[in-house]
Amino acid sequence: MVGGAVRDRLLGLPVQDRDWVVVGATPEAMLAAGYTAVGKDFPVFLHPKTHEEYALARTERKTARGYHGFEFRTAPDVTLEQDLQRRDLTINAIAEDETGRLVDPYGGVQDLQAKVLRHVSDAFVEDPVRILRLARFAARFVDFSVAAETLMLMRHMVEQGEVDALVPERVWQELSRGLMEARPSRMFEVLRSCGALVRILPEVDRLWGVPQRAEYHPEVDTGMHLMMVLDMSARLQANLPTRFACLCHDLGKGTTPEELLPRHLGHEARSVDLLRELCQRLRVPNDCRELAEVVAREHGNIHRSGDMRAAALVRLLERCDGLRKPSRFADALLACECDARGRLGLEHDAYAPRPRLLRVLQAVQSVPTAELAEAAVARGLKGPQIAQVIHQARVEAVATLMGEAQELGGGS
Ligand SMILES: Nc1ncnc2c1ncn2[C@@H]1O[C@H](COP(=O)(O)OP(=O)(O)OP(=O)(O)O)[C@@H](O)[C@H]1O
Repeated sequence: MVGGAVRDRLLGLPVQDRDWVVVGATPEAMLAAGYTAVGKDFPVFLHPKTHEEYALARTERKTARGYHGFEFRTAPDVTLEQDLQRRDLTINAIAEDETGRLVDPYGGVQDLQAKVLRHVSDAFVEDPVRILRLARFAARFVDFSVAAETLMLMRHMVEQGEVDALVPERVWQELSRGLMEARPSRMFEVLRSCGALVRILPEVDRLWGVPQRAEYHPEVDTGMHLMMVLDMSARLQANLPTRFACLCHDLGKGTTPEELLPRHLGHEARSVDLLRELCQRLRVPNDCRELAEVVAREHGNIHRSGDMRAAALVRLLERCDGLRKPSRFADALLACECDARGRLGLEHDAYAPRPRLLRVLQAVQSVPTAELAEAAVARGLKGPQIAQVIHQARVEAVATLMGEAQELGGGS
């Protein structure tokens, strides 16, 4: 048994997937023993009963940058030590045999005890995605530090342009997994400290050093605010689209013209443009992109919605497409809560717009649109007029909820 399962068991954590490495076998022998091959060229086989993954011990040889073209040399004479040497981190390069004896030639147990993320060998440079993996593990094992020599090696790899060669799918896979860890900010700290962030996400890297208005943002620096927002999203157990929306909500602050600082007039629209580019570049899934667009565009309005009258609230809901996508709207509100509470000293403040706008949504949902439309058709009204009747009924429902009915003429 090898990798995450051994590591997690030693850490006293629940073991998710067990991976096995097989020494001294050939693909033919595995097939003959009833295992099924996974993929075409990949030396991994599924156990006939448990369906766990058994990988033939392998060494890798790099043929192209960015991992599109590794050769796996698997031969019966490839040893367990050779296989472990090409794993990413020492804590992921511990194996355990059938009797429970640990095989740990690279000091993984010691690094687990010392809480250090350290590369196994010089082979680390063969696959630049290992930099992102390390950053992701830093976000999970929050009290682990990065070994100085590993950080140096990662800096060297970045300077050599290794990270630029990564294919977008692999970058997104690691980033998205890192966003879902306990403290996503640590992934970004590690990526910044080795210089990888500016290569992968220049629009995020740019936010450090950008001032904000101190009366709203005691943490002042935009990058620091962003990190607090992301960690708040983890604390509130937000899903991936919500965490991604948090990551992108203020991108436009990185391109605010100097003369406007520390205010960021118009940053919402600039954020939307930047995040679209980012999503295209990294092939970000649509659900993440769509929510991020709503949050980037509307977060200021949602924060200020406490001052809005019924008609403005309904328009806000319509712009967010909240009726057609109520759960996405709820996610947008959660992202806004993370934004509001991702500020120094305000972490424990209640965020009133979220429950209020959820009630607004409910009130609007309760409007019987089909019946209204039918009645309007019977009165001979046409398309835009029918839409106006429905809109008005929604405004009235919200006005009643907000106690504005009187001002609107008794809610009639
Ligand atoms: N790109 C890589 N370079 C080197 N070793 C890798 C790489 N990807 C995976 N590994 C090795 O394979 C093992 C299993 O990989 P996997 O992606 O399942 O992560 P894991 O360590 O099990 O953590 P997780 O809990 O996130 O699944 C790792 O522990 C590591 O030993």
